[in-house]
Amino acid sequence: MKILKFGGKSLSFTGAFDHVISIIKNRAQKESIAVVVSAFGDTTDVLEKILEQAAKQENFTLLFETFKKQPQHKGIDLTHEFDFLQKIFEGVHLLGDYSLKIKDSVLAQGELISGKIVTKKLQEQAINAVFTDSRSLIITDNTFGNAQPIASVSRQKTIAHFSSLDKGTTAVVTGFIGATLHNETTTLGRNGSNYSAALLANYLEAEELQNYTHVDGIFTANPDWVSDAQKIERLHFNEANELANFGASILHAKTIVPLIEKNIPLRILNTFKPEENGTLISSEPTLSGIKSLSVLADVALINFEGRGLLGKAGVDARIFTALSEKNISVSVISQGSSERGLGFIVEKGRATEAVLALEKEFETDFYTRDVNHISIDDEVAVISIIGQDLSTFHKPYNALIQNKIIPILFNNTVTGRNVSIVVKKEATKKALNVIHGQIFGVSKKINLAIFGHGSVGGTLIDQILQNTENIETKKQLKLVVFAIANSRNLLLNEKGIGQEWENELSDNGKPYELQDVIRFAKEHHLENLIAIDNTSSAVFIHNYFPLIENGFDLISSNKAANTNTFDFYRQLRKSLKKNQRRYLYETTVGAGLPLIDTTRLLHLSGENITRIKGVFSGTLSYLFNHFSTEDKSFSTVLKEAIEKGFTEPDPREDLSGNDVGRKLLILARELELENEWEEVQIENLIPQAFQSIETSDFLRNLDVLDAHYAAVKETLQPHEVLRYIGELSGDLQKSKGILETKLAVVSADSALGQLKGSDSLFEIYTESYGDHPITIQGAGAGAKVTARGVFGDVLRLSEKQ
Ligand SMILES: NC(=O)C1=CN([C@@H]2O[C@H](COP(=O)(O)OP(=O)(O)OC[C@H]3O[C@@H](n4cnc5c(N)ncnc54)[C@H](OP(=O)(O)O)[C@@H]3O)[C@@H](O)[C@H]2O)C=CC1
Ligand SMILES: N[C@@H](CC=O)C(=O)O
Repeated sequence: MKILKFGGKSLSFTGAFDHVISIIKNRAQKESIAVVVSAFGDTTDVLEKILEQAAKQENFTLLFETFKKQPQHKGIDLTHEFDFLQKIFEGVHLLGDYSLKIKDSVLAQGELISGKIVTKKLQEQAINAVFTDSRSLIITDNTFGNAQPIASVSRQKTIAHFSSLDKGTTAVVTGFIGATLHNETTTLGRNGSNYSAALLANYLEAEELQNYTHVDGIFTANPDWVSDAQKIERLHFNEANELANFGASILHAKTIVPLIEKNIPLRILNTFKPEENGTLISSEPTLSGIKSLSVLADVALINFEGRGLLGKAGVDARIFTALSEKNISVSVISQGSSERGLGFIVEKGRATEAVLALEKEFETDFYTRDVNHISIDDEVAVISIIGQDLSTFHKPYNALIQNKIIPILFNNTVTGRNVSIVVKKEATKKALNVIHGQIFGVSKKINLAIFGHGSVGGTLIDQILQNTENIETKKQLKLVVFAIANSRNLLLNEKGIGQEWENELSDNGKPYELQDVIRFAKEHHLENLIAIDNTSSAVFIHNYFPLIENGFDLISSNKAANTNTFDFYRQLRKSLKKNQRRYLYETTVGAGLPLIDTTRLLHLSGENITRIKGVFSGTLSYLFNHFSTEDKSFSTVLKEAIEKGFTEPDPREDLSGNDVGRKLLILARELELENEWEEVQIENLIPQAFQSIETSDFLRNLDVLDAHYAAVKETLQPHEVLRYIGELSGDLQKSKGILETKLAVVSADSALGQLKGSDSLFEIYTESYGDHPITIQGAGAGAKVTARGVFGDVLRLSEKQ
C-alpha cells in the first residue's frame, strides 16, 4: 500500500480539489492506496481567527457565515460540523476565553470537513472511498496543541481499521488530528498532517509515502530566492533530517522519524505536475556532496556576555537548564574558548522569554558584574549548507566575504555534514545566492554597472551582450549588465539590460545620483558587483569611494583617477585595501596592450626597471606616421584619427601631450614612484594661441595647425620622420622619476620610425634585459581594442570574485 498525503495548498481552490480527485481516482484504480488530507487553503487560520473573535466577545457571525459559504462546502452535508462550531463559538463568546482543548476541537473541523469533501467527490466518481476520522486511529496523550501519539494503541487501532476495509476501498483519512484515550480531540502540532501520514505509513508498513505539495520537490535552495535553484532527485534520510531541522518547510524532523524506523521512502511531489518524479527521500546512499541550502528566518540571536565567568564551571549548564525549563530550544550555538561570550539562536517569538529566563538565572551574577550583557538581535537568519563539511567551507565563506557579507557566527555538525551560518536578515537573499552560485557550480552571476557608454563604453556593452552566452558556457560566468549610465540618465534592470539598451536608455533612463545605483544593488541583493568607469571625467572618480565602500570592484578606462594627486591615489588604494576590493585599469596605458600587467609583474618580481620609452599615443602615432610620409595636411590626418575613434573625447588631450603624460604617470606610479602630475614635462603640440579656446571652436578650425606642422616637416632630412615620444627615466629606485614627453625626429629605419597605423610601441628597459628592452607593440587606441581590454579586466575580476 502507498500513502498519499495532500497538503492544504493542494486543496486550496475548487479546481485544485478536482485535480486532487483525479490523481486519487487514477491511482486508486491501479493500486492500493490510503489518502491523508489536510484542511484546505487557510481554513485552520480562519477557524482560529473566528475563535479569537469569539474569545474577545466580538461579533464572529459574519466571518463564520462567510466560512460556511465557501464554494468547496457546496453540496456536502456539513451540518454536524457547522452546528458543533456554532455551539463552541457561542460558548467561547459567552465565557470570553477558551482552552487549548477547545482550540483543538475547533481546528480539527478543518480536516474533518476536508476529508468529507474529498470522500464525497471520490464517491461521485465511482471510487469506493470511505471517510476515516483519524481520531479513531491516532490515540495520543493529552498535550493539546502538540499531542504525542501512543504508538502501541494507535498502531493496533490503525491496523484493525484497515483490515476491516473491503479490498479496493480507499480510506480518506483526516490528517493533523487524534484523540486521547478518553476520546477528547487533540492535534499533532506543526506539520501535523505530514506526521499523521508518516504514522499511518509506519503502522501499515506502507511501500512509500507520497506527499503531494504545491512544489516540484526539494530544491538546492528556495527557488523564490535563488532563481538558479535546481530540483534534487534523491536525498538520504539523514540529509532530509538536517534539512528539516534547518528550515525546509515541506519537511519536518518528526515526520521523518517514523519513516526511518520502517525504512519507508518519502516522495515529495507536485499536485499540479503529478507525472513528475519529485524528490525521493530514502535510506539509499546518494552521491556525497552538498545537497541544499536552507534558511531559518524566524529566529533571534541571543548574545550572552559574562566577562567574570571566565573559567567558571557549569555556566553553560545553567544557561541551557534555564532555557529548557521554559521549553525553549536552541538551534545554533557558538562559544569562544574564553567562555566570556555565548551566542545562540532561538525561535524569534521566544527570544524575550529566553532573555528573561537567563536574567533570572544569572540575577546575582549581574550584581557581581560577572554577567554584563544579555541581548537579542532578531534581525538575523540562519543559512544551513546541508552536506557541507569544513574541508571546503572556505569556498562559500570566501565568496561571502568577497561580497561584504560577514557571518555573525557559524557552526558545524561534528559527525554529520552541515554548516550553519548566521547572517544579518537583510543579507539573507544575497548570501543565499552567493553561496549557491559558489557551491552548485552553476554560473556565477557577475553584476555590472557601466558608467559612460560613448565610443568605448558603448562598444563594451555590445561586446558583453554579444558574448554573454559564450562566456556562460565556457567560463560559467553569467555577466549581467544591471546599470548603464551617462552623465545625465540611468537605466536599471536587475535581470540584465538587453540588446536594445540604447533605445531603452533614451526612453526610460532617469536622472540619477550614484546612490540610486548603490541602493538598487542592495535592494535587489545583487552579488559580485563591478562598476566600470568609461567616462573621461575627473569628477566621476570621486564616486569610486562610495562604490568601493558598498562592495563594488572597479574597472576603468578613464585615466583620471590614477593621475590625480598622489594623495588621492594613495587614499584610493587605502580604501580598496580596507574594503577588500580590487581595481583594474589595464586599458589606461596602451589601450588593449598588456602594459600595466607586464610592468606591475616585473616590478613585483623584483626586476629593476630602468627606463620605459616609446610612442604612447595611438592618436599621435597615427598622426605622425601618416603626416611624416604622406602628402596630406596635418589637419586632414588629425581628422582621420578623430573619425577612427583614436582620440580622447576632447582631442586636445592628445595634441597637448597630456594623454601621453598621463600614461607615463600611471606607469611611474605602478613602479611606486610618487610623482605628481605637475612634475611631468610635456611638450604641447597645440600652438599657444589655440590652447585655451572652446573645444568646438578648436575642432572647427583644425587647419590653423597646418602651416606650423608643414614648416616642421620641411626641416626633416630624407629618412627622417616625426614621432611623439614619452620617456620615464631617472633613478627609478628613488621616490620620483623623470617623466618627459616630446616631439622627436627619428630615423625612418629605427623601431620607432617603422611604426605603422595607430600602433603604440613601448620599450621596457630592465637590469636583466640590458640593452635589449622588452617591447610591446600594437594598436594603442581605438574603441574596439580598448573595449576588448576592459572586457578582459571584467573577466579577470569575475574569475577571482
Ligand atoms: N578611445 C581610445 O582609444 C581609448 C580611450 N580610453 C578612455 O576611455 C574613456 C572613454 O572614452 P570615449 O568612449 O572615447 O569617450 P566618449 O566621450 O565617447 O564617452 C564618454 C561617456 O562618458 C559619459 N560621462 C561623462 N561624464 C560622466 C559622468 N560624470 N557620469 C557618468 N557618465 C559620464 C558620457 O556621457 P554624456 O554623453 O552624458 O556626457 C559618455 O557616455 C576615456 O577616459 C578615454 O581616455 C582609454 C584607452 C583608449
Ligand atoms: N587617445 C588615446 C587613447 C588611448 O588611451 C591615444 O590615442 O592613445
